Amino acid sequence: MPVSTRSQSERKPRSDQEQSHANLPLRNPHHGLKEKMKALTLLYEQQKQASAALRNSKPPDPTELRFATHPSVQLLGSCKKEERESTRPFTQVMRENNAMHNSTITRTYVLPLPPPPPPPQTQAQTHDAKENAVAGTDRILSFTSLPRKARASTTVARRLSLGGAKNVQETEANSAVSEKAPIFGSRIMVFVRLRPMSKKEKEAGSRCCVRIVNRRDVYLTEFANENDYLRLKRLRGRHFTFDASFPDSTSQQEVYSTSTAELVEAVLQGRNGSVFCYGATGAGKTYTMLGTLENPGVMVLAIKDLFTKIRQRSCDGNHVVHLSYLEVYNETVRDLLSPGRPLVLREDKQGMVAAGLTQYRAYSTDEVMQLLQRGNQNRTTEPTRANETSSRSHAILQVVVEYQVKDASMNVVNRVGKLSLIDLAGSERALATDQRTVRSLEGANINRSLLALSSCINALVEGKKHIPYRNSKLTQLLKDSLGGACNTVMIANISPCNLSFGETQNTLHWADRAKEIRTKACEVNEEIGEVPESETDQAKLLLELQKENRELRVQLARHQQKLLVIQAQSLAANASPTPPSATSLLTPPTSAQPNENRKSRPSFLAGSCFTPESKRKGADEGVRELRQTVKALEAEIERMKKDHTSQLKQKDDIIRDLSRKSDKTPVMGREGTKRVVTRASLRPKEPSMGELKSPSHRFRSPIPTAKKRSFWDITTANSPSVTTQNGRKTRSHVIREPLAVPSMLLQLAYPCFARQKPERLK
Ligand SMILES: Nc1ncnc2c1ncn2[C@@H]1O[C@H](COP(=O)(O)OP(=O)(O)OP(=O)(O)O)[C@@H](O)[C@H]1O
Repeated sequence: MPVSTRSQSERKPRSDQEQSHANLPLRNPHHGLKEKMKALTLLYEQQKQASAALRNSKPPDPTELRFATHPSVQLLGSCKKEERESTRPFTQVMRENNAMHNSTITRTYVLPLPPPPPPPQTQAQTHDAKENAVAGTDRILSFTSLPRKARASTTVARRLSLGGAKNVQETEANSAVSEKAPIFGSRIMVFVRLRPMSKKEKEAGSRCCVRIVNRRDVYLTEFANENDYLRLKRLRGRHFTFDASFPDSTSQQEVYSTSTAELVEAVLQGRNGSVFCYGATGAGKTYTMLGTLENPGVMVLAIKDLFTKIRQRSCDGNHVVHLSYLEVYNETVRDLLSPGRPLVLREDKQGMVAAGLTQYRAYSTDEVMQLLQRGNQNRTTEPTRANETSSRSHAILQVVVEYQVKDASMNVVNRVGKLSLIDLAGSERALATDQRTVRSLEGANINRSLLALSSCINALVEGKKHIPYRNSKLTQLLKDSLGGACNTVMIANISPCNLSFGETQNTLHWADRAKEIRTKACEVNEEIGEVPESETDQAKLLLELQKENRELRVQLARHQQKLLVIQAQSLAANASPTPPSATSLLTPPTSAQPNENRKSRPSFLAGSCFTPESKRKGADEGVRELRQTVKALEAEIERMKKDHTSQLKQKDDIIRDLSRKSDKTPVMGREGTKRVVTRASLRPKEPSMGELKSPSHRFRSPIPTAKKRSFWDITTANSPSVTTQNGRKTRSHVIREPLAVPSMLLQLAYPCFARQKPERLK
């Protein structure tokens, strides 16, 4: 029985008949299997082609986009270059591959299409279009990373990004949103700023991995070494959309006006606002916040703007601007304006506060600049491998503005707004900075606090009840900005360098997440200056009058002292033919030192005008001068007396009116009981009048129970403290004995008290 072996079956049939037999499927089981495989492969290929054709004819389905990283995803119409690349003959690709060095390879990415520009293209759009065109050159991707088979046979397009599909949808949704003005107050506004490539990076041959399109979309491209096969397979780029994105050429002013100007306006309306810069070390946070002398940053521009606007709006020209500046370094809070011991954080009604933090009152922008400069000198900055002026701490500048405006109905409105400007330290890798040094400890602390910040962002986005603010000092201080009633702006700073791809991606990821944080409705901190209640108004008036009285008394005492001196001088001049120097009366005698300068400036108080030759003459002149001065001063005092008398009268009337209004109860002025003393009651009785005309019999303390000081409390030094009916101790004009020694003011105002004047005044 012939035995069919494999070798036999594989042998070529000798005749046509034999051949036809050999082609029969069931003749040999091995042959059958092979043919089945062939048929299946053919079917598979056909189906693949058919499905590809079907997809080409259909608009992209969002569900498909979710699997966009799969190689079978169709090419996007935008990527003509990609198509050209893929249809290039295999030999050409091979040539390219052979020409490749070990260096970073150029790859083409298929990026989600930016939204089509409206028909009439603006200049900016034309510019963006150019940007896109340039971007295309960066997108050329050789297929060395892909299996050869796939390269030769199929057109492979890699849809970028993990969330590429989501982002495409978002782009469209956001484009509609960002056409409108940013909506401050409902969520955190997120902006991205790309810094220019540094000289060092250029010299190292770094490539730009970020592209900003339409001032909003950020495209991130990953470059990899061609030998890194594992990585090459996983290569992906990403696309993000923010409220605005600033390319490297954007000026500081532009960044300020787009991101922060509106927030400053809200602060002036009495709302709280926060701006913070976030990003990797060396990404440009401090540059954005502080800037340089030539290009001042957001902090400086915001403060300038604040001062300019307050001055324009403040109805009475008065405003109060308080400033504090602190840093969080290695999890300790320090005052940058007056450095000392670490500060303790405490939560009170106003939110989280650093106990003992210095609040400086600033009157002008220049002053704020000086304070800022001083604060920055105290801030911890150290050179690291990544950044020569790396900030090793998070810095928070807080400005509290208080001023008055008039609203539409001409009410005076008090407005208080708080602006927090925060420059965070940069997240960093230990290798990127320094290892095993103090810097690495700082870096660890910085990273820890930034990690805490990201946990808070996550919890806020997910709407969790517990937000872990207490995990770090930074998050405790940012509590109001992140989850409170505050308008918040985040500026994410990124580097264009491909070596910082990881950090940039990380920054963009968190910035993207922060976009979703909803903030609480921001209340306006304002108080309408109501017309005060008559009582409070009266009390205020009383206090003012009392203050004025005190000042007048001081003035008067000064004049009296002067008068005394002059009188003494004139007496001395009359008594002696050689009058002593007037200064000797005023100043203790000193060793005689002939001083040229003094001699050249004779004055009536400086006795240097008396010389031996002209003693007599000089003495006469001196006496004459002194008399004249005495006369002038006496006239002035007389005038002041009159003024004071009339003022006191007026005040008396006011006080009387006030007390009459506030006191409706009958007078308690029975004989033998406490007697109410008013200034009028101290006046000599006029014989014709018999009874006192003064309303002393009606007059009581304006508000007996209120803790107010009357005019008399001040003028009479011995005005006693009296316990009133409700038990509160007040100073009142109610005394048991008549005044023994009337005040100086009374003596001057009323000549009847002249007898009580000291002898020398007579
Ligand atoms: N937009 C920009 N234009 C010009 N130069 C910039 C810009 N952004 C940053 N730079 C420069 O880049 C360097 C690093 O910037 P900066 O110190 O602001 O980084 P940083 O993010 O604050 O870093 P760190 O977190 O380490 O403090 C600086 O020399 C700065 O002048």
